[in-house]
Amino acid sequence: MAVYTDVAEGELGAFLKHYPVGDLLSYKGIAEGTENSNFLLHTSSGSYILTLYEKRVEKADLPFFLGLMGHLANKGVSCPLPVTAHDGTVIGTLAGRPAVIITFLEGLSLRRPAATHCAEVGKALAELHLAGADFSMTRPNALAIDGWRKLWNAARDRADEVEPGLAAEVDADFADFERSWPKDLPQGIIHADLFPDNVFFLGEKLSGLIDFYFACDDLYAYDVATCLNAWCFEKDFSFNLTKGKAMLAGYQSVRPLSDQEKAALPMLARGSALRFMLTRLYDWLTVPNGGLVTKRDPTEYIRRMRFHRAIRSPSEYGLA
Ligand SMILES: Nc1ncnc2c1ncn2[C@@H]1O[C@H](COP(=O)(O)OP(=O)(O)O)[C@@H](O)[C@H]1O
Ligand SMILES: N[C@@H](CCOP(=O)(O)O)C(=O)O
Repeated sequence: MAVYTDVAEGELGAFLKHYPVGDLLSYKGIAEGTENSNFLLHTSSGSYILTLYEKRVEKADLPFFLGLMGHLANKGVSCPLPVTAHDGTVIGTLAGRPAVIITFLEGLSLRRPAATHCAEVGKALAELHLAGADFSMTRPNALAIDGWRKLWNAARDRADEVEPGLAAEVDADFADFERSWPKDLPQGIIHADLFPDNVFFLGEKLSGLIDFYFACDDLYAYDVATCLNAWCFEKDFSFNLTKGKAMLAGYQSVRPLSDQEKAALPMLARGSALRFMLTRLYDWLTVPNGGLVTKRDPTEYIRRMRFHRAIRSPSEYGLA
């Protein structure tokens, strides 16, 4: 569960008076999520999500994230819309944190996605890439190699507590990434965290995308690699080729990958696995146990890093 900051009913009621959302009927902390504190609000005009921004979100980046949601929604991507206050602002302050109200999206995230869902996600990811192409704001990826390095510097000394030998393994990976990370591939706005918990389905149909708080400018194929990691591995850490094929076919039905992007997939998937391993490892070692936060297991992504290191051809992901 991710509720880092508690909100008292009185202060929430007063906060909501600034927004055209009606009167507060009830609210509760949301169990899912990792990064921010989220609350489900029921008001006399409907349901909303209240987000209080926490550890990894810089307040200066909020106009980018919120502007992006508005831009994508205008282009037909189903995603939440920030609610504008009576004074024309979108970002308020509640319980000492930057706070925003966004519209509620109907749908359920999937615990066990099938290949058909992976195809839908691939297609939606490519649509997001095309829809973001004319967004006017930019944001460099704070979790690109330099950002990974900062996390690693903070966690390296205790890494072997989590997995013996991890420090040496990741040091060697960094040397590879710093030497050979692809640079000249198509890039633009990416979601950067399109995991199953951030995609809603109604029945078999994808109904919406949420959680744009890692979105940034980076390689489109890196976003594809992140989705392969997040959607196409089974609980036993085996890669499901049928899901990989479905995801890549779905993506390419909207935006075909170039030969250079295809060739870079193993390196990008390895880097993406390292990125998620590192945020998980950092949190594993620094966020206190208990309370209202469920920490994610870094070892799941160590397994993926090893899988990608052994890949010899991008066809092993299901590319024709
Ligand atoms: N717009 C929305 N509509 C419906 N539910 C939402 C919406 N935004 C967030 N949620 C719910 O809140 C949870 C946490 O949101 P998320 O943005 O993933 O948080 P975090 O950034 O902390 O990971 C989601 O898993 C979902 O259950
Ligand atoms: N997807 C990341 C954690 C970020 O959490 P989210 O709830 O914002 O998706 C991971 O799995 O490590």
